[in-house]
Amino acid sequence: MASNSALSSSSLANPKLSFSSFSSSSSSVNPSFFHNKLLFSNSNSNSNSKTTLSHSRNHKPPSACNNTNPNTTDTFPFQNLTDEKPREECGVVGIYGDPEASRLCYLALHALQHRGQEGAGIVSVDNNILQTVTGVGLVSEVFNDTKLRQLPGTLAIGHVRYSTAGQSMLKNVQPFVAGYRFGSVGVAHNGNFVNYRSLRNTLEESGSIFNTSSDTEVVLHLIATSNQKSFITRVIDACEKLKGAYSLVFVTENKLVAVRDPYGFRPLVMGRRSNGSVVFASETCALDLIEASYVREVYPGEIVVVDETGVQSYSLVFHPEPKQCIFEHIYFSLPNSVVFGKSVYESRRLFGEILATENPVDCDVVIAVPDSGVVAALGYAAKAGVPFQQGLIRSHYVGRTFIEPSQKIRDFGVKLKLSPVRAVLEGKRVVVVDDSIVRGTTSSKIVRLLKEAGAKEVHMRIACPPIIGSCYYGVDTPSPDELISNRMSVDEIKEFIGCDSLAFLPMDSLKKLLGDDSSNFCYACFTGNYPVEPNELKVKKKVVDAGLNGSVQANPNQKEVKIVGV
Ligand SMILES: O=P(O)(O)OC[C@H]1O[C@H](OP(=O)(O)OP(=O)(O)O)[C@H](O)[C@@H]1O
Ligand SMILES: NC(=O)CC[C@H](N)C(=O)O
Ligand code: SF4
Ligand SMILES: [Mg+2]
Repeated sequence: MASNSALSSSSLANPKLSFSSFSSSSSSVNPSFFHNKLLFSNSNSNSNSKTTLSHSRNHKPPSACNNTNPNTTDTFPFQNLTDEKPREECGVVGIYGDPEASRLCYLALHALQHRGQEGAGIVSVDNNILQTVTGVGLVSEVFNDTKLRQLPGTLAIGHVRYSTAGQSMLKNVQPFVAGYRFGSVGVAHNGNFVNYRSLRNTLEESGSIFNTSSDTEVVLHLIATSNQKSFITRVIDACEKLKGAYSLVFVTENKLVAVRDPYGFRPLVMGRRSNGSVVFASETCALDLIEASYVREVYPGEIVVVDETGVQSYSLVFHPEPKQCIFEHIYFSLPNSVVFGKSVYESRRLFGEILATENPVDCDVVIAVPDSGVVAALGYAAKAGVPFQQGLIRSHYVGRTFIEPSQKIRDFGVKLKLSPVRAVLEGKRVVVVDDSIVRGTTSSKIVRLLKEAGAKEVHMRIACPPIIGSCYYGVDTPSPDELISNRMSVDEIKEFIGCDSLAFLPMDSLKKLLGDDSSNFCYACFTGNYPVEPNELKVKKKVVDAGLNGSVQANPNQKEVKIVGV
C-alpha cells in the first residue's frame, strides 16, 4: 500500500449489478494474464491519430505515449494566440460495462464540447487491447462512423481539450495511452499539475522519455515507475506526488478508475445507465444526454474503481478540505448541469438577483451578453421587476473570437459575434449583464455597440467579483498584468469601457450566498489566495515548447509572469 493513502476502502458494489456485457479475460492486474505480444501501431494522418496498444510483459519502461508521430507537427491555427481570456477547460468521460461504450463517450463529449475545442479523443478496451482515436478540432470533426467502429468494447474513456500546459497540437490531444511493465493504461485529465515541471525533470533525470509536452503525461510515468504492486496503489502513489488540480479517468485492460484531487478543484460526477453501466463525466449535462442517472459526485480526494467485482472507493486523504472552482458556476459549466452538488442555473440566477439588490439602477430594460450572461440577467430582471429582452443577438456561425491573430481583428470579432437590436435599445436606459470581465475587450466593444444602436444609458452588471489573479488549476487565464481589474479600479474600468455605471458581484455576498459551503470553494482569481501554491510559472504561456524533443525551456524573450498573492 502506498504510504498515507488508501485510508479507507469501502465497497460500493451493487450486489445485484451484473455487467453481463463486459468481457475481459483478466480478472486482476496480474501480469500473467496479459498477452505476451506488443502491438503498437501509429498511423497518424495530418489531424487524426489511431493507435492500438496491447501489453507485453517484456515491454519495459519508459512508458510510451501513443500520441507521438515524428512526422506530426500539427498545430492549431490559433496556436500563437495572444487573447487569453479564461477559456473553457477540458472535459472527461468514462464508461464501464456498456456494449456501446465508445459511442456513448462520443455523445458525452458532444455534451462537454463547451469545455474544450482544440482536440478530442477516445480510448476503448476490447479483448485486453486499448485502441485510441484522437484528433484536432471539434468532436464532430474528429469522429465519424468509421472511426467509432475502430473503437469496440464495453469500456472506454474520452476527452475534449483546451490546453493549459503544452502546445495545441495533435500529440498533446488526450487520452494518452501507455504500456508499462504490468499492463496498458489510458488517461484523460481535466486540470493542471502545478508541480509538473519539477516532476518531469526528476523523471527525465532517471531515464523517462516523454512523448508529449503536456503536464498530463507525468501521471503515466509516475504510475509506471511506482514501486507499488497493484494498479490502484500505483495510482495512489502517483497522486501523492502530484500537486494542483486533477479530475482524471483511467482505463486499464479491465478497470475504469476515476480520481479527483483532494481539493476537488474540477468537477467529476458518477452516473449509471439503466443497463447497469457506470459513467463518469465532468458535468451532469453529459449524463443527461446519454440517459444515465446522476448517482453522486466523485468526492474531493476520492478514487473510484469500477471492475468486474463492482465499484470500490478509496480516499487519498483523511480529511479533504475542498476548494472547488467557483468559476465553474460563474462561467464554465453549462446552466443545465449540476456541479459540486448545486444547479449552475440556480447559482447564476441568484448572482443576478444579488446584483439587482445590491447595485440597483433606474432602467427600462435588462439585457444579457449571450450566452453565458443570460441566466444572471434573468435573475437581475426578475428581482428588479424590469423586463428582460434580447438586446444582443449572438451569431452561432462565427468562429470563436480567439482564433483571430491580432487585437485589431479580434475587436472586429466581437462585432461579428454580437449584434445589437435597435428596437430593444433605442432611447432606453439599459442594464447589460455579463458573467465576467477579464481584459475588458468584450465589455468596451459592447458598450459602444449598444450606444451606437441608440441606448440612452448603459449600466454594466458583472455576475462575479473582479478577476485579479491567474488560474493555475486548469483554466487558461491571462497573466495578471493583462487582467483589467488587476490594473484599474472599478471607476477606472467604468471610464475605460465607457459605460454609465459598473458593478461587480461583491465577494462577501457571493460567500454569504454559499453559506456553510463557502469555505469549500476556491476564489483565488478574485482574492489572490491560492489553496495550492503555484510555485512553478504558468506553463503554457511561459515556455518554448520544444515539441518532439520533449524538453521545455524558459523563453528568454518573454517577461516574468507575476503571481498575485504569493
Ligand atoms: O473581458 P474580456 O477579456 O473580453 O473577457 C470577458 C468575456 O469573455 C467571456 O466570453 P467569451 O467571448 O469568451 O465567449 P462566451 O461567453 O460566448 O463563451 C465572458 O463571458 C465575457 O463575456
Ligand atoms: N484544461 C485542462 O483541463 C487541460 C488539461 C491538461 N493540463 C492539458 O493541458 O491538456
Ligand atoms: S483560481 Fe479561479 S478559475 Fe482557478 S480554480 Fe480557483 S476559482 Fe477557479
Ligand atoms: Mg461572454
